Amino acid sequence: MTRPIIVFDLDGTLVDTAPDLMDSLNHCLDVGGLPQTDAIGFRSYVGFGGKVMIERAYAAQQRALEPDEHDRLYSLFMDHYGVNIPGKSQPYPGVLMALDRFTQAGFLLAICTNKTEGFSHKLILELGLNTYFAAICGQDTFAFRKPDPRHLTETIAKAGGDARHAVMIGDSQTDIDTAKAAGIPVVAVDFGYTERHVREFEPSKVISHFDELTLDLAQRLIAAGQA
Ligand SMILES: O=C(O)COP(=O)(O)O
Ligand SMILES: [Mg+2]
Repeated sequence: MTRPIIVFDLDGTLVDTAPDLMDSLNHCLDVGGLPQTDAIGFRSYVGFGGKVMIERAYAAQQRALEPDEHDRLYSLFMDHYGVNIPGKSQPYPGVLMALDRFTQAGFLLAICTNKTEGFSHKLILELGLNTYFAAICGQDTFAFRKPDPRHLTETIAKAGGDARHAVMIGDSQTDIDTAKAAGIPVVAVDFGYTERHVREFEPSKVISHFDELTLDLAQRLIAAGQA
């Protein structure tokens, strides 16, 4: 029998990493002599990995980056963020129970994130969540990344799942666009990192707590996707 699969985004969905990502981004702004960002700015920079985040944070302060400077700042960011993992980052309320619920029901679980694969593994390991996931695929796992739907479909394949029996859970337009392009139902959490409310991107369902991610909801979305 095909095991259904739930694929989670990481930053802003499974784990609240904003305090640590912001610390590292602010370190990079500091180095360039720029003022620190706040939580609102951060939400408009995150979603496509650290390199894009730095570029956007600099651009927001009218500073274009030469490739060399951009590379140097990115490497500073990676060093600063990497040594600190897991830092202050915590799974969102209800995550552990949801992972247990779906594991016990026979679902496969996986992560599809635009964080690097190495940092994602480290974070999940440090938080004690590594045993739950059949695959953790980052921005550098394949030759493509979200919103390219192949990042999601290849994550599912790597986990041993089937895209026709899958649901994506995410916090951003990137996640919703990716899942839609792959023809996979998508549940959006409304507590993550997005400039505009996730409902505007028309996911299959919006939830405000992981307790709302029930077996019944996942099964219904998968069944509707197959209709
Ligand atoms: O780190 C980012 O920019 C985005 O990461 P995510 O895909 O896990 O949300
Ligand atoms: Mg996210």
